[in-house]
Amino acid sequence: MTVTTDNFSIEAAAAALADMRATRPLVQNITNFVAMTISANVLLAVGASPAMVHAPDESADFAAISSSLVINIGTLSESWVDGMRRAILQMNEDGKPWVLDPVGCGATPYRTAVAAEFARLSPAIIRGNGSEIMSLAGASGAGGKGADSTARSEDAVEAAKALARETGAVVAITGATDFVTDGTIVVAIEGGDALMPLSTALGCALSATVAAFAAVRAPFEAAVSALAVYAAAGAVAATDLKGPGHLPAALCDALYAIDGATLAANASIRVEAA
Ligand SMILES: Nc1ncnc2c1ncn2[C@@H]1O[C@H](COP(=O)(O)OP(=O)(O)OP(=O)(O)O)[C@@H](O)[C@H]1O
Ligand SMILES: Cc1ncsc1CCO
Ligand SMILES: [Mg+2]
Repeated sequence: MTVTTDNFSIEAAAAALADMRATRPLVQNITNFVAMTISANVLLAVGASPAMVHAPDESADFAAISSSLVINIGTLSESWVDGMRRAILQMNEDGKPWVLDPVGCGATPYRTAVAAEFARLSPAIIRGNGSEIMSLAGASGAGGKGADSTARSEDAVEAAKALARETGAVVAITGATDFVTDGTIVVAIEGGDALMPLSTALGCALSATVAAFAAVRAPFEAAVSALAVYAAAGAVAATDLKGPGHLPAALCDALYAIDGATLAANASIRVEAA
């Protein structure tokens, strides 16, 4: 795909959503224990078909039948990393897209080393919070508070551009404003709600959603479309909630119901730099 600013609009995101739902892609998730159920529910609600398959003995075979893959290092251990590696290599051999969510990158040397190894294995898209992206880009001393970001997404844009250039991946940073870059163009997405970081693993479920869109669009447009859909659904879901407790369920309801008009009314996309 030739990247032009026409690819980044609410209309383009709505069309990507329709194509994704029509395809109902099989998305393989190798994700953390915290995120599994909400990720599967989010994928089902938005219109994809999730499967959580991580064992080293079957992860590559499952990758061979999946449309896309998300690798999330949230609760990693040696055998999980082995399963991840095998699935990644299969996707790369088959030329299919996979998304890296470098949860907690910077928190421990092991986590940072695994994230750095996977970032070098040609992910189509890397999606993380500000602290994770800064750490993965090699900013010294960067790293959040475990899985939570201590940085604003704005402050990670330059790191994201450098990471995109170094890895060839499209890099998405989430926060109050989301940003997506290929190292040259930067697209900002507004929407969501301040309650979202108070409900665990919504970022992880977003990375899974990005993988679903990557099954039907090139990486940059897939990331922007998925983030816009999620931003709009998050804003809708948070309306009338008393706190974060019911947010995951409300988010699934909003993702299930979202259409072009709701998307346009609750999220915006702007091209910041080209
Ligand atoms: N202050 C905020 N206002 C609006 N939306 C927000 C805010 N903070 C986060 N979000 C949204 O929440 C979603 C998850 O992003 P976040 O940056 O919290 O992920 P994360 O830190 O990786 O989460 P987790 O690791 O718990 O899965 C994104 O859609 C993002 O736009
Ligand atoms: C809380 C938490 N700890 C490890 S993974 C995870 C889910 C959010 O990333
Ligand atoms: Mg996260």
